Amino acid sequence: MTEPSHAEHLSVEDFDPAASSLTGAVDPAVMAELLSIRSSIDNFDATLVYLLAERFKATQRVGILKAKHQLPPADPSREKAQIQRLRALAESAHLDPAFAEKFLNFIISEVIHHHQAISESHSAVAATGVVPVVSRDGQGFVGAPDVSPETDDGGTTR
Ligand SMILES: O=C(O)C(=O)C[C@]1(C(=O)O)C=C[C@@H](O)C=C1
Repeated sequence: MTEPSHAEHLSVEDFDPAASSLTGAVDPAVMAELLSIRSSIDNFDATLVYLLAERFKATQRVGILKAKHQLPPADPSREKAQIQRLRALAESAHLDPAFAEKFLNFIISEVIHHHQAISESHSAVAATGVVPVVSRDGQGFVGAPDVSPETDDGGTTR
Protein backbone atom coordinates (compact mmCIF):
# COMPACT_ATOMS: atom_id res chain seq x y z
CA MET A 1 0.00 0.00 0.00
CA THR A 2 1.49 3.36 -1.02
CA GLU A 3 -1.25 5.74 0.15
CA PRO A 4 -2.00 5.91 3.90
CA SER A 5 -5.41 4.43 4.69
CA HIS A 6 -8.05 6.69 6.23
CA ALA A 7 -7.98 4.61 9.40
CA GLU A 8 -4.23 5.06 9.89
CA HIS A 9 -3.40 7.24 12.87
CA LEU A 10 -1.76 10.47 11.74
CA SER A 11 -1.13 13.57 13.79
CA VAL A 12 -2.31 17.07 12.83
CA GLU A 13 1.28 18.00 11.88
CA ASP A 14 1.28 15.29 9.20
CA PHE A 15 -1.52 17.04 7.32
CA ASP A 16 -0.48 18.31 3.90
CA PRO A 17 -2.85 21.16 2.95
CA ALA A 18 -1.56 20.98 -0.63
CA ALA A 19 -2.35 17.27 -1.08
CA SER A 20 -4.28 16.92 -4.33
CA SER A 21 -4.84 14.49 -7.15
CA LEU A 22 -4.89 17.55 -9.43
CA THR A 23 -1.29 18.63 -8.84
CA GLY A 24 0.42 19.19 -12.19
CA ALA A 25 -2.83 18.67 -14.10
CA VAL A 26 -4.31 22.17 -13.75
CA ASP A 27 -3.19 25.72 -14.40
CA PRO A 28 -0.99 26.87 -11.46
CA ALA A 29 -3.18 29.99 -10.94
CA VAL A 30 -6.29 27.82 -10.68
CA MET A 31 -4.45 25.51 -8.30
CA ALA A 32 -3.42 28.49 -6.15
CA GLU A 33 -7.03 29.72 -5.95
CA LEU A 34 -8.25 26.20 -5.11
CA LEU A 35 -5.67 25.87 -2.32
CA SER A 36 -6.63 29.26 -0.95
CA ILE A 37 -10.34 28.29 -0.74
CA ARG A 38 -9.33 24.91 0.73
CA SER A 39 -7.49 26.63 3.54
CA SER A 40 -10.85 28.09 4.67
CA ILE A 41 -12.44 24.67 4.32
CA ASP A 42 -9.69 23.25 6.55
CA ASN A 43 -10.45 25.87 9.19
CA PHE A 44 -14.18 25.09 9.04
CA ASP A 45 -13.49 21.36 9.34
CA ALA A 46 -11.24 21.89 12.36
CA THR A 47 -13.93 24.03 13.99
CA LEU A 48 -16.54 21.35 13.31
CA VAL A 49 -14.36 18.79 15.06
CA TYR A 50 -13.98 21.03 18.12
CA LEU A 51 -17.71 21.81 18.16
CA LEU A 52 -18.63 18.14 17.88
CA ALA A 53 -16.15 17.24 20.63
CA GLU A 54 -17.80 19.80 22.95
CA ARG A 55 -21.27 18.56 22.04
CA PHE A 56 -20.26 14.96 22.82
CA LYS A 57 -18.79 16.10 26.14
CA ALA A 58 -22.20 17.60 27.01
CA THR A 59 -24.15 14.55 25.83
CA GLN A 60 -21.82 12.30 27.83
CA ARG A 61 -22.95 14.17 30.96
CA VAL A 62 -26.57 13.62 29.88
CA GLY A 63 -25.82 9.91 29.37
CA ILE A 64 -24.37 9.59 32.85
CA LEU A 65 -27.33 11.45 34.37
CA LYS A 66 -29.81 9.25 32.49
CA ALA A 67 -27.99 6.04 33.49
CA LYS A 68 -27.90 7.07 37.16
CA HIS A 69 -31.62 7.77 37.18
CA GLN A 70 -32.61 4.89 34.89
CA LEU A 71 -33.99 7.20 32.22
CA PRO A 72 -34.34 5.96 28.62
CA PRO A 73 -31.46 6.87 26.26
CA ALA A 74 -33.75 8.45 23.65
CA ASP A 75 -36.23 11.30 24.10
CA PRO A 76 -38.31 11.37 20.88
CA SER A 77 -40.26 14.55 21.78
CA ARG A 78 -37.03 16.43 22.42
CA GLU A 79 -35.65 15.16 19.09
CA LYS A 80 -38.79 16.31 17.25
CA ALA A 81 -38.41 19.82 18.70
CA GLN A 82 -34.66 19.88 17.89
CA ILE A 83 -35.29 18.81 14.29
CA GLN A 84 -38.01 21.45 13.77
CA ARG A 85 -35.72 24.13 15.15
CA LEU A 86 -32.69 23.03 13.11
CA ARG A 87 -34.75 22.84 9.92
CA ALA A 88 -35.94 26.43 10.48
CA LEU A 89 -32.40 27.59 11.29
CA ALA A 90 -31.10 25.83 8.18
CA GLU A 91 -33.70 27.50 5.98
CA SER A 92 -32.81 30.94 7.28
CA ALA A 93 -29.12 30.16 6.70
CA HIS A 94 -29.76 28.87 3.15
CA LEU A 95 -28.69 25.38 4.13
CA ASP A 96 -30.74 22.43 2.87
CA PRO A 97 -33.13 21.60 5.79
CA ALA A 98 -33.21 17.94 4.75
CA PHE A 99 -29.43 17.83 5.09
CA ALA A 100 -29.58 19.56 8.50
CA GLU A 101 -32.14 16.99 9.67
CA LYS A 102 -30.06 14.06 8.38
CA PHE A 103 -26.94 15.44 10.04
CA LEU A 104 -28.68 15.93 13.41
CA ASN A 105 -30.23 12.44 13.23
CA PHE A 106 -26.79 10.99 12.46
CA ILE A 107 -25.28 12.68 15.51
CA ILE A 108 -28.21 11.81 17.78
CA SER A 109 -28.12 8.14 16.82
CA GLU A 110 -24.42 8.06 17.80
CA VAL A 111 -25.27 9.81 21.08
CA ILE A 112 -27.97 7.20 21.79
CA HIS A 113 -25.39 4.41 21.23
CA HIS A 114 -23.10 6.15 23.73
CA HIS A 115 -25.99 6.50 26.22
CA GLN A 116 -26.74 2.77 25.86
CA ALA A 117 -23.08 1.89 26.48
CA ILE A 118 -22.97 4.14 29.56
CA SER A 119 -26.22 2.63 30.82
CA GLU A 120 -24.91 -0.93 30.32
CA SER A 121 -21.64 -0.19 32.11
CA HIS A 122 -23.57 1.59 34.87
CA SER A 123 -25.80 -1.50 35.32
CA ALA A 124 -22.73 -3.77 35.34
CA VAL A 125 -21.11 -1.59 37.99
CA ALA A 126 -24.29 -1.69 40.08
CA ALA A 127 -24.42 -5.50 39.77
CA THR A 128 -20.75 -6.32 40.33
CA GLY A 129 -19.28 -3.30 42.11
CA VAL A 130 -16.42 -3.38 39.60
CA VAL A 131 -15.79 -0.08 37.83
CA PRO A 132 -14.27 -0.58 34.37
CA VAL A 133 -11.79 2.09 33.35
CA VAL A 134 -10.93 2.82 29.77
CA SER A 135 -7.42 4.00 29.03
CA ARG A 136 -6.90 7.67 28.14
CA ASP A 137 -6.76 6.92 24.41
CA GLY A 138 -10.05 5.01 24.66
CA GLN A 139 -8.36 1.90 23.27
CA GLY A 140 -8.08 -0.42 26.20
CA PHE A 141 -9.38 -1.63 29.48
CA VAL A 142 -6.88 -0.81 32.19
CA GLY A 143 -8.51 -2.30 35.26
CA ALA A 144 -10.66 -1.52 38.25
CA PRO A 145 -9.64 1.61 40.13
CA ASP A 146 -10.29 2.31 43.75
CA VAL A 147 -13.36 4.53 43.23
CA SER A 148 -16.98 4.25 44.25
CA PRO A 149 -19.64 3.19 41.70
CA GLU A 150 -21.22 6.59 42.37
CA THR A 151 -18.37 8.29 40.50
CA ASP A 152 -19.73 10.92 38.13
CA ASP A 153 -17.50 10.15 35.17
CA GLY A 154 -19.19 6.87 34.29
CA GLY A 155 -15.78 5.18 34.44
CA THR A 156 -15.02 6.24 30.89
CA THR A 157 -13.03 9.44 31.11
CA ARG A 158 -9.72 8.53 32.71
O1 LIG B 1 -31.20 15.70 25.59
C1 LIG B 1 -31.15 14.48 25.74
O2 LIG B 1 -31.97 13.86 26.44
C2 LIG B 1 -30.11 13.70 25.08
O3 LIG B 1 -29.95 12.54 25.36
C3 LIG B 1 -29.29 14.35 24.01
C4 LIG B 1 -29.88 14.10 22.61
C5 LIG B 1 -28.99 14.96 21.67
O4 LIG B 1 -27.98 14.44 21.18
O5 LIG B 1 -29.29 16.15 21.50
C6 LIG B 1 -29.73 12.65 22.29
C7 LIG B 1 -30.75 11.76 22.43
C8 LIG B 1 -32.12 12.17 22.76
O6 LIG B 1 -33.08 11.42 22.06
C9 LIG B 1 -32.32 13.63 22.62
C10 LIG B 1 -31.28 14.51 22.52
